[in-house]
Amino acid sequence: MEDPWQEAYDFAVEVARGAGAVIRKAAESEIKVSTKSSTVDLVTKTDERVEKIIIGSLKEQFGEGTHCFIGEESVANGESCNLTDKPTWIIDPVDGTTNFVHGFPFVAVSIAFAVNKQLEFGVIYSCLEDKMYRARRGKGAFCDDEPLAVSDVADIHKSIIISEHGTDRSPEKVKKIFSTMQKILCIPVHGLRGSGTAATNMCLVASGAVEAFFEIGIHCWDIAAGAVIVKEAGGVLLDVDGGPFDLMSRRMVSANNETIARRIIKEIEIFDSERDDAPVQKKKK
Ligand SMILES: O=P(O)(O)OC[C@@]1(O)O[C@H](CO)C(O)[C@@H]1O
Ligand SMILES: [Mg+2]
Repeated sequence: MEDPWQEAYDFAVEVARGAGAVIRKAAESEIKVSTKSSTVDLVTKTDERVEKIIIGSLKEQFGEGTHCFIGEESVANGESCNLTDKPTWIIDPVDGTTNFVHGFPFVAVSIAFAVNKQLEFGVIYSCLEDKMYRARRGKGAFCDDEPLAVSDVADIHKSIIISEHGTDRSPEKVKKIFSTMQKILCIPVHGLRGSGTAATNMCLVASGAVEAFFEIGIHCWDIAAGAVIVKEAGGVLLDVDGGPFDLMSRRMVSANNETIARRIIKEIEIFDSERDDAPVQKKKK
């Protein structure tokens, strides 16, 4: 078949749009908040409900047996987080749960699809802004119907860089995060930013609004869709140590070009972050 995944791609766009409408509606009512890995790692009934809706729709469309699913809330509830060669959907139903809880206006539905461990497409619906970002491997990236292209800035001094603080507030990690940010700020760069959602941050790289987004501690569901969108918009993805990007490693630099990415990498203070696909019995809570 010439284009085996086009139907799945189109369907993912519609599922993401529907999920975003559910999130927008839920944002109008009172939101009950629980916590997961730490007291600042928030989750709501909407996260769980939206993930069920997304996975339910995909299973109905493509069958349960043939496709696999890695979803943020399913993994939080004990399901496996192993990427195999099978067609696999990687889903963050609400990327930016803290934003959602506080009414900070960046909340995204992130849906990616991988086959043979290769990302085939990514869809990110920034649902409060009503912007649909999407990309298919080899076929370009778009926001709504506009093609996306990364910024052409090659001089780090003329850049805006995004990073986030994460939900692990152990003092030694926070110290490294802030030390890295201080060093990057003092290069100097034009500015440091953060939208509170990795998915949206990657769309900002893809659309040329910022030059780079990097983080240690993200999960595969935060960045899988964004990885396709950044690449298809002409950007690069690297590990924080300068090696190849590894979706399950929980660390990444995404940038408009390799010069900017490698300049940032020089300043990053790396800290340990357990892989998403680490054996479950060894996982620390
Ligand atoms: O839990 P959520 O809302 O899906 O994740 C929100 C998030 O901002 O936290 C991560 C760690 O900082 C991210 O970068 C990620 O996108
Ligand atoms: Mg997330």
